[in-house]
Parts: sequence; C-alpha cells; structure tokens
Amino acid sequence: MIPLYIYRDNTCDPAKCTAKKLARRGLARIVPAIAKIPRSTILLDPTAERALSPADRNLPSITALDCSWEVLDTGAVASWRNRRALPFLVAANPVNFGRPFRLTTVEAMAAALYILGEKEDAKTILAPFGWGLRFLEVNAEPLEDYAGAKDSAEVVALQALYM
Ligand SMILES: C[S@@+](CC[C@H](N)C(=O)[O-])C[C@H]1O[C@@H](n2cnc3c(N)ncnc32)[C@H](O)[C@@H]1O
Repeated sequence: MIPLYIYRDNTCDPAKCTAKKLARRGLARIVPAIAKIPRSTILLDPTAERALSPADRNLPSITALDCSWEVLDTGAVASWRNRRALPFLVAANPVNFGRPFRLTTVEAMAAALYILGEKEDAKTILAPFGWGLRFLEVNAEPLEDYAGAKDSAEVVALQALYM
C-alpha cells in the first residue's frame, strides 16, 4: 500500500476521529508535527488549486491534515508543491452525509487511493467503519471516471458532469 501519513492537531472530536482509528489498525501513521511530514508527499488539501489525478501515481505517499473543519488552516503548507484537492465527491459519513467535498480523513485517503488506481487498498481502509464502504457505493461513477482520467485538467472537466 502507498504509505499513508496523517498530521493531527488534536482539534477534532477524538470519539469520531477517523484518523485515530486508522492509526490504531496500523493502516496509517500519525505525524506529530508539520515539519515531520515528508515534503514529497501528496498533501490532501481542499484549498489546493490542483486536483488529484492518476498523473500523481509516481508520488511516494499520501498525507491528510486531520483537524476540525472549523480550524482548518493550510497557511503553513501553502508553499508545498504536491498539495492536491479532491474533485467533487460526496461524504458518506454520518456527520456530513451527502455533503460534497467535506470528507473525513479516511474518505479523503480512500478517494485518493482509488483515483491513483489502488482500489483494493481504498476498500481496506474504509472497511473498519460501519458506513465506510458506502462511500465507494455513493461515489462509484465519479470515482471510476476520475481514476480513468489522464491528468488534473481532465479530472476537473469530469467533475463538472457531477456538480
Ligand atoms: C478537516 S479534516 C476532518 C477530519 C474528521 N474530523 C475526521 O475525523 O476524519 C479532513 C481532512 O481530509 C482531507 N480532505 C477532506 N476533504 C478533502 C477534499 N475535498 N480535498 C482534499 N482533501 C480533503 C484533508 O486533509 C482534510 O484536512
């Protein structure tokens, strides 16, 4: 599996935190400081200008910024080269069900794995969550389209069909 890193700032509700569960199961590694995130990683950042696409397959790892949506501040990583936003997908988690773009950390990681062609690994990390595999069901069509795209521009063009 592509290594998965999660930077946690401890602002999200620990009872609902999907990152902690992933780490407990050995599916992702928690990174305690932004300085410890490998700079070559794909940084999942909803404010990034470039959309993730299969063209990013050569990058060595994926990192999410796990924090409460209320305090999400990507200023400290604004200059990082491999920041990527995920294209239009809807959440399947109970807190934001049906809401576009606002994914939990595990949904974002799974979407990234799927788009990069690691479909079985996407299922593996969602499986521990009761609602997890539902994320792949409700987004089946766009995920398949994005995973078949050539590059970020094509992903952005495809997402217009779903928005
Ligand atoms: C803001 S945290 C919220 C975490 C949530 N409390 C949980 O327990 O999973 C979600 C993280 O997932 C990633 N993410 C979510 N939606 C995204 C999107 N549309 N594009 C890129 N990354 C996204 C980002 O790293 C974001 O910081």
